[in-house]
Amino acid sequence: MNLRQKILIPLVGMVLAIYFYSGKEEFKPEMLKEKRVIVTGASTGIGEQIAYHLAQMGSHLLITARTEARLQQVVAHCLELGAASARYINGSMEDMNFAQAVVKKAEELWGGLDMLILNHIGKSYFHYFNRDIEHVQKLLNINFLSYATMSVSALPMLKSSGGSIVVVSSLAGKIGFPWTVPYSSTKFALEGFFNSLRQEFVMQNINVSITLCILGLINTESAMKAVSGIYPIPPAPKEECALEIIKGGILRQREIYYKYMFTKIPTLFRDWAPELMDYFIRKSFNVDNLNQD
Ligand SMILES: NC(=O)C1=CN([C@@H]2O[C@H](COP(=O)(O)OP(=O)(O)OC[C@H]3O[C@@H](n4cnc5c(N)ncnc54)[C@H](OP(=O)(O)O)[C@@H]3O)[C@@H](O)[C@H]2O)C=CC1
Ligand SMILES: C[C@]12CC(=O)[C@H]3[C@@H](CCC4=CC(=O)CC[C@@]43C)[C@@H]1CC[C@@H]2C(=O)CO
Repeated sequence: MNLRQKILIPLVGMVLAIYFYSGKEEFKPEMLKEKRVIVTGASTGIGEQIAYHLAQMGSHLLITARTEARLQQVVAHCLELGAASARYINGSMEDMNFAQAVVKKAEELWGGLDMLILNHIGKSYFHYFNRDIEHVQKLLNINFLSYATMSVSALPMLKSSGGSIVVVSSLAGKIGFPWTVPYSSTKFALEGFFNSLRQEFVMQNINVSITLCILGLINTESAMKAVSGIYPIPPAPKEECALEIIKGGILRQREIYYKYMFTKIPTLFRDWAPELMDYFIRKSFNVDNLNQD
């Protein structure tokens, strides 16, 4: 290595380090105090844990899902944990009128909104694609179109608060995973819609952040039930996952990867060696244990 390289390389490294790590705000739970937050898909799983973390941080919460009894229990626990307020509205995100009604409810309750956390997903299957296009259409409505609908409805309030849109996605929205054709389609759709929308926000000086959350396998009941015996990779904890999603949103990060090693690294491999990445993903599936019915 000649003298010029000996000087240049550390210099470039230092500049990059300063660029990427300067101005990185440290997360503090008080950042969420009194913040007005909608959390969808909050009757169970990651959404439920997001609601509990926000409650402990003193946010105002509006949570939604279909199952009213579960929402009532989650709201009660949020209030015990210290939420500034906690309310629910139940209904299906297959209905875009309901999706808009959730945002309207937040406007009625608070007169504004600081964070929209889009987390819900419709029921699907973890199996070979069964060629049911109607199911793909239904899942696109629940997992994608309702996210777009809520974001459009919430934008006036988010613009006036300088707020945030948090979109919960999956590694299956970056890389092709078998047995998730309908679900993966909806996650890739989120990537396209919100990455393009973020570009337009920047061009139009709209101060609303968009955070895409790229998740690996998480130990929620529904996921564990689906992968049991056929996908033996250890899952990450839903509680920590939920906290990372909140941190990413309030710090206005472009993307969060959780767990980083199992999501960001595969995404890099996707671009450098796609066939190799596909091979490793296929190898992690126990095809023999898949029930063939
Ligand atoms: N768990 C994992 O391994 C991974 C999860 N993710 C993502 O994390 C997010 C949460 O996943 P997870 O917590 O496992 O999901 P869960 O299945 O545990 O929870 C899904 C939530 O969505 C609600 N929901 C289901 N159908 C509808 C509907 N038609 N309308 C409105 N709400 C509905 C459910 O409540 P109800 O039935 O009462 O309506 C529930 O609150 C999803 O976006 C998922 O893609 C990403 C990668 C991995
Ligand atoms: C589809 C679902 C959630 C996922 O995104 C995972 C999938 C099992 C295989 C996976 C491994 C990963 O490292 C990335 C995530 C994922 C594609 C899960 C099976 C059921 C889960 C579900 O429906 C949502 O809870």
